[in-house]
Amino acid sequence: MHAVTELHPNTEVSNAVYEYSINHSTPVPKHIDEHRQASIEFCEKENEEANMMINTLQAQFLIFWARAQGVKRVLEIGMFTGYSALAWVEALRDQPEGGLVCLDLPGKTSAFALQTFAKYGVSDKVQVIEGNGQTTIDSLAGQKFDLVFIDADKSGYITYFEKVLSLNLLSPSGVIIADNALRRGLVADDSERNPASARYSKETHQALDRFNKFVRDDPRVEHVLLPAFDGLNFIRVKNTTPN
Ligand SMILES: C[S@@+](CC[C@H](N)C(=O)[O-])C[C@H]1O[C@@H](n2cnc3c(N)ncnc32)[C@H](O)[C@@H]1O
Repeated sequence: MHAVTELHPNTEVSNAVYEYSINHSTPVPKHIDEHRQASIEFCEKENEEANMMINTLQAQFLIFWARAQGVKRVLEIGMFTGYSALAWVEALRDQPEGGLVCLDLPGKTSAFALQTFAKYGVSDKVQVIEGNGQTTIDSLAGQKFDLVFIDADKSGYITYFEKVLSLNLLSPSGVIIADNALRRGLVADDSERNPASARYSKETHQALDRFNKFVRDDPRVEHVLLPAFDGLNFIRVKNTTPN
């Protein structure tokens, strides 16, 4: 067992740390905050779950990280209302050839995201492919992405991972980031000790656990599963070129 110090002793301190971190990091542009609020109102009206969106600090982190990596092309699997998509567009702002492809199911949330991209004048930066991502991803064969963000149906993560590799969608420095890989800690501890075990269905975290193990056992890749946000599994194809 690897012992870790308890960094934040309770939820109040955790929340204070989260707010402090947001306020001491490069802020997201105003329109992204505005869209977060609009998404929350949309979700209330349409009975959707606003907590599907990545949080503000995660948006700040992903923008920073994508820029530091010089990411030009992003594939997002799971767009929802377009909140994280706007973050990717922001990350690509200084990349004239940059672009974002989003896969999601057709419906009200996708329509809302498309309206949002038009409202903020970024429609030319985002290609939305509607349909089941597990099959629409095939249409991307021949394209390369520096970053693939997997944030759609959790039972599909293995398929998305397999397809990204088999279709050869990653650029040489390309990275997959799989979101929610720790699912409220349930993949590590789904006993009664974890209050989330009473709120969430077992199927989802069991699917994510299968995904994490599948990646761990795949000799083609190296990866790190970070206990940040709801768990980010960073994955890259191993460099097989001899030194
Ligand atoms: C967690 S939300 C994405 C949140 C978004 N990345 C954000 O942070 O703003 C998951 C999305 O995956 C989509 N999704 C679920 N199953 C899918 C499938 N089979 N193909 C494509 N998209 C799917 C849902 O419609 C939903 O919009």
